[in-house]
Amino acid sequence: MLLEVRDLVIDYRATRGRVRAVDGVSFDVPAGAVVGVVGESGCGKTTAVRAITRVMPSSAVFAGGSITLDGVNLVPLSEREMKKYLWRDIAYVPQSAMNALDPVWRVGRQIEEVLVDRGGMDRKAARTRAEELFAMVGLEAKRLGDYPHQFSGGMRQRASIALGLALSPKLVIADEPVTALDVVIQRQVLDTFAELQKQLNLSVILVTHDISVVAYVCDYVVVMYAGKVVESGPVAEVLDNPAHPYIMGLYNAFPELGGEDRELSPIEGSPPDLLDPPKGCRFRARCPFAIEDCVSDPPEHKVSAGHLAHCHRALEAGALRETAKKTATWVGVTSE
Ligand SMILES: Nc1ncnc2c1ncn2[C@@H]1O[C@H](COP(=O)(O)OP(=O)(O)OP(=O)(O)O)[C@@H](O)[C@H]1O
Repeated sequence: MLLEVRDLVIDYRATRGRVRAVDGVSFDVPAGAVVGVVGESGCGKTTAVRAITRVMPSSAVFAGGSITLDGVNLVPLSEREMKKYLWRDIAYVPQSAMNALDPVWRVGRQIEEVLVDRGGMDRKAARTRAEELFAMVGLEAKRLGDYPHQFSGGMRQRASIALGLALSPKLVIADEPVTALDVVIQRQVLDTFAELQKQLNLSVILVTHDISVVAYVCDYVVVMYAGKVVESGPVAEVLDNPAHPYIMGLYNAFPELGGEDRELSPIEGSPPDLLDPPKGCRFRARCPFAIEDCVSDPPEHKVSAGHLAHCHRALEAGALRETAKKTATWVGVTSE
């Protein structure tokens, strides 16, 4: 296993108190696999994956768990030791391409800086490598001389992927890589990304709120809700046979990328405030299938090999799925 995240707990010290943004999260990233981390905004996805890179705000605190890359637990490492892993072993492609690219520098120059400063290359080799990286992501070499604002959104995203791949990392963490783009461009960028992933045998963690992006490119999925993993496993298994109502609801809420039109319905309400999360199942206030038992912590249910779900009603999932397909099921549910 390339990466093993176990019982990870991350708090933020906020003025209102301590916010437990990641609360006992475990998942694996096999070598050469694409793992999607999916959930609505505020469920702790970004916090969980940034913990792997250690690029975190100073208010963030590791409150428990381990992050093991190739047998090394990264959590106890100092920031200096951790720097050795960034770019070379782990690359982070941030939420907005504008965050990855500095607006005042030419794009090519930014890629070359990483190659020279972090990769120890000379200028000439760095230039050649930057051209190679641009070709890999489908950009013309002459555009290396442009500033980020001269690029379209899709091109900027391609450039920030090129930057992430500069030093041939084993693990790429891409945070909402296509969210800001329109659907046609999303598909094009995802297609390029998926081709590169196969060609380079990259391991990828792809963070998204969009379950259709997971269906399109991921091998495994980790579904987060309010700081916890509610369901995880191989994509085909989890998306075809979800055992947690949250995934059943997410499926209704997003159109399929390139799929047929179908009636969509959002999950009403929003995730709970993590300063004071509800006891028991955190999804219960928005769940059409909530029962009295849901006020206690949901048990872990093994649906099939590698497919886990945390729901009191996981054994009835087949029947719940049928009801969940009717969009009316999701109307007027919110109880808090
Ligand atoms: N710097 C911070 N200080 C305090 N709380 C924070 C901070 N950053 C995030 N949080 C809180 O931690 C929780 C998880 O946020 P996080 O950004 O990890 O979620 P997310 O699922 O990635 O959402 P998004 O897609 O919007 O980034 C939220 O409740 C958020 O308000």
